Amino acid sequence: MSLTVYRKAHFNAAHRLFKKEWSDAKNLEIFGKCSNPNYHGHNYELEVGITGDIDPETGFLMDLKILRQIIEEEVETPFDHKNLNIEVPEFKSLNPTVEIIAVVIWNKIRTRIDSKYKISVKLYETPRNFVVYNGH
Ligand SMILES: Nc1nc2c(c(=O)[nH]1)N=C([C@H](O)[C@H](O)COP(=O)(O)OP(=O)(O)OP(=O)(O)O)CN2
Ligand SMILES: [Zn+2]
Repeated sequence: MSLTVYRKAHFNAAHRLFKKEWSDAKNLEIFGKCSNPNYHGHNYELEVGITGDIDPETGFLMDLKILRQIIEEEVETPFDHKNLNIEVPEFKSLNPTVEIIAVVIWNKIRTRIDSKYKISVKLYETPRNFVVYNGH
């Protein structure tokens, strides 16, 4: 019997949508106010889903305490109250759109979860803007 368990988390972070090979004018044209050179912030809301089978012995798919700890170590500690462009190494070379942040989070969590499970990441950048990434 396959099903999915979820853990929610959140972090606050500053960012700027920006491509360094473009001029400020082109960045402004494409990314609008999100390219403000002085940065701006979001309250990101994250949902991580783990899909697999129930262990008949424990009744757990996986222990949600362990998932909570992985999210804390891989996402909350490195991203919360940070400037993503400046302080988070992954975004020195990647534009921190909500799509790309979700892919980065998925890749970080993938390395910590047994390959027998599927992973999904839902990331809200604002209450109305969000993305879902399942690894393909
Ligand atoms: N495909 C994407 N489009 C946009 C992204 C993104 O990451 N991927 N990001 C932004 C901005 O960073 C930000 O998310 C938009 O902020 P804002 O306009 O304030 O947010 P809302 O649309 O939710 O606000 P409204 O009140 O609904 O206008 C832009 N685009
Ligand atoms: Zn933004």
